[in-house]
Amino acid sequence: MLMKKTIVMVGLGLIGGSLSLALRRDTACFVIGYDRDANTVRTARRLDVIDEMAYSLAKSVKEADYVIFATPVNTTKELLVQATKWELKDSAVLVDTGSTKKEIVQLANELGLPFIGGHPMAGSHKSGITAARAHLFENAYFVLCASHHVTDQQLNAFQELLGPTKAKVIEVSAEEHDQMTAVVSHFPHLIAASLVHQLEASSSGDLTKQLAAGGFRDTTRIASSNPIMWRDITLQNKDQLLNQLQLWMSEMERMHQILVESNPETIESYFRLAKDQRDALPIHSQGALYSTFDLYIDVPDYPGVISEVTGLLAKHAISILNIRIIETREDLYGVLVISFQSDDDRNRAIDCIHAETIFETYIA
Ligand SMILES: NC(=O)c1ccc[n+]([C@@H]2O[C@H](COP(=O)([O-])OP(=O)(O)OC[C@H]3O[C@@H](n4cnc5c(N)ncnc54)[C@H](O)[C@@H]3O)[C@@H](O)[C@H]2O)c1
Ligand SMILES: O=C(O)C(=O)C[C@]1(C(=O)O)C=C[C@@H](O)C=C1
Repeated sequence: MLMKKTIVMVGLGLIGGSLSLALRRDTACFVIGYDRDANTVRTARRLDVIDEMAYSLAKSVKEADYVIFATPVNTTKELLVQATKWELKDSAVLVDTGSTKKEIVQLANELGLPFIGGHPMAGSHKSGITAARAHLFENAYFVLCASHHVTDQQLNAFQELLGPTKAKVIEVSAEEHDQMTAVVSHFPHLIAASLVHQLEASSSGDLTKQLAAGGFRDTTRIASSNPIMWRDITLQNKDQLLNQLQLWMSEMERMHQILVESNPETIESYFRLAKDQRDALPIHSQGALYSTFDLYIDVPDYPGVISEVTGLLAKHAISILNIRIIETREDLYGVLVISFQSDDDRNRAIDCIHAETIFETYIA
């Protein structure tokens, strides 16, 4: 019989909660949850995110096969120092989920800990246990960075453990990781936050903010993320961020020139090249290029039709991310677009809509 693996999850927010839910899809995992906020631990148990609550971290880790830190990255460094005093099993492995890797892996090396740096490239601007979802990591990259004190066998075993997350596991060095994430995740966050500050500085009244529609909202969504998490990321990846900022200032200088020259062809080609390059980026279901799973439903235009569809999905416990109508003309069919977080949810929605209504569905 397969031995159950005991996992102590430290930090039960968006990532710790989601990882616990995902790993517990595999019945061979038993998750003991710990958070510095006792209410969060109770909520995690009540929502069945964890199997058991940890009252004392130092005691719970004695039983652990894996201790996973899903805490802000500077807190993770403090916890690694504490971990040197823990009584761990000989075979126990420590892992983290932090957005930066270089300083954390370096510290684990210095402390001689059996550590694997981990970073699921999926997330959200939401934080906390109530935002946790089992399918958060599906199809997303899960980056691993080995430390000096783990064996290939331990690395492979952890990759296997991640199976139920349905993430794509890749291994890179901690330095490469921080360089790449600075470009596609950390620096964009600085830009999003700075655009929000620029709006504040440029708008004299509420009307400008009212006009902030799709474009502004899309480009600044991530500015709503947890400031403590981003404070720590910025501090740990400062050097790479300074490089990116330098490049950004040169790019803005180029943009300034283009505007001053006002040559329509140059302006068009600047945007065309950006469009072509953006359109050619690989699309993942999660991560830096977050895309949802949309389902189009032709519905007749009568009152209550939307609640009929959403009620049906609720009855089958299928969560929806977003809902919108893209076309409504009187006496004609409207098109209801419902976004789901996974392909699985969308397929279940198609099945129940077809079984219980006469509405046509299609995927664009
Ligand atoms: N949010 C994202 O999109 C995302 C994606 C990938 C990785 N990450 C990384 O994952 C980690 C967790 O991020 P999150 O989004 O889940 O944050 P979160 O704010 O949702 O959760 C963090 C949790 O850690 C707890 N915590 C803080 N200090 C603690 C301590 N000393 N001991 C125990 N618990 C403590 C908090 O109470 C909170 O419940 C961070 O390192 C972050 O960089 C975040
Ligand atoms: O989608 C979002 O809200 C995110 O910010 C997720 C995102 C990212 O930049 O892609 C943010 C930080 C994490 O380390 C990993 C993922």
